[in-house]
Amino acid sequence: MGSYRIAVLPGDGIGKEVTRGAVEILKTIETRFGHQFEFEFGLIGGAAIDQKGTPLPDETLAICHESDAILLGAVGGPKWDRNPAHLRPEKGLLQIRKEMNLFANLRPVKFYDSLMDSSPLKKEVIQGVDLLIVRELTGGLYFGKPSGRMVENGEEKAVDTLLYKKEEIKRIVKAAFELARKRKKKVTSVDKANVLESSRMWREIAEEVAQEFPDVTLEHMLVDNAAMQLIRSPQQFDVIVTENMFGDILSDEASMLTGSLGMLPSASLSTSGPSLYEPIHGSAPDIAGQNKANPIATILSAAMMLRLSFGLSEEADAIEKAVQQVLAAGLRTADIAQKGQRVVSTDEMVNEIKATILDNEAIFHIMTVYS
Ligand SMILES: NC(=O)C1=CN([C@@H]2O[C@H](COP(=O)(O)OP(=O)(O)OC[C@H]3O[C@@H](n4cnc5c(N)ncnc54)[C@H](O)[C@@H]3O)[C@@H](O)[C@H]2O)C=CC1
Ligand SMILES: CC(C)CC(=O)C(=O)O
Ligand SMILES: [Mg+2]
Repeated sequence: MGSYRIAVLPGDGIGKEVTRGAVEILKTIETRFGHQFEFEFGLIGGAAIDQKGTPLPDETLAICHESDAILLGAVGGPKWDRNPAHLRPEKGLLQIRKEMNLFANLRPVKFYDSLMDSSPLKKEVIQGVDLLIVRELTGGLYFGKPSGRMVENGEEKAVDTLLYKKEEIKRIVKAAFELARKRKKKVTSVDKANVLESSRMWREIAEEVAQEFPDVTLEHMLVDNAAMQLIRSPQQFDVIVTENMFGDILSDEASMLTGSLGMLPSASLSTSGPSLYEPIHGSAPDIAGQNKANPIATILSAAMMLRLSFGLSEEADAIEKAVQQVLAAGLRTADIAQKGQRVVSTDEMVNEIKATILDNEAIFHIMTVYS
């Protein structure tokens, strides 16, 4: 029986709805397995700007530093779209990633048999897809300096910088190789080495790191080709490792292999403190506040937290199995529903996953009594 402190940062839009659902599921796990989860809530993003005048208040950062793991919803929305750069909700997210050294973002993409018809792709293309995108999260184009607007010789200009230090590339590529070693032993390093100097350095370092992992195959792929290959033959991939923005874009694309953006969880890992878990999607202003969002990406992120931060594999399995069971039973939020299928709300999906976890417990007890 363990005791764990979990910082919860709901953020904006559907972030609030899906984190509420994931906390419900964690409470169910707490009850079923006899652990103690202490939830501490913090503001981030637009909600923090409105209440505290900054997208990442010091109190939030303090809660996170004192926690064993962090669960985050999503940030952003049209209300803040015209704010200056330092008062954008997304700035808070980038800041927390940097401040907490969350450099390794793991985005698993798993095919669910029962969602075969929810993907726009053909069955033979998506069947059995099981890949992992390892996205560098604290460097690259989202963090490089200079970044900003200027007027030079009467001309308006804007600049962003794609900058990586050798050590930043080395540690993320190494993480990808370590992960591939436990999977199908293949790393695809995705870059734009035909054009970008940062990509040419990335490639050299990937080759260097590969020397330490003779049991893992390394291949390089240009990002434009990778975007196409993900749709053409996704089964070829095991672990994809890539720069911050490439990983951001490719993972949204890859989510459609599972049927919806609302299905993909993620873990942002640090080697020096608590890790952060969040769905890969954003705050979805178009459906926010309507109890329509798919909570599964966030619930699966909570499962990743249990496994990776707390070492609670059985508990993580219980969540993942329950998700699989409710999908197999035909439960669908709007994003994964087919024509004619009954659509459930966010809360109904959460309640059903919860009931399935507890139901499985009843079955588990019966099995232990009679075995
Ligand atoms: N990690 C984060 O906090 C992220 C924040 N954002 C922010 O979110 C805001 C909206 O950005 P968008 O480009 O619209 O991306 P988005 O990911 O919020 O939504 C894209 C589309 O997917 C749908 N969708 C997303 N999550 C869903 C879910 N769980 N269930 C059902 N449908 C879902 C939305 O309804 C929308 O049609 C922006 O302010 C953006 O900066 C975007 C991506 C990530
Ligand atoms: C602020 C953005 C970089 C968030 C995003 O799109 C993501 O992390 O996937
Ligand atoms: Mg994204």
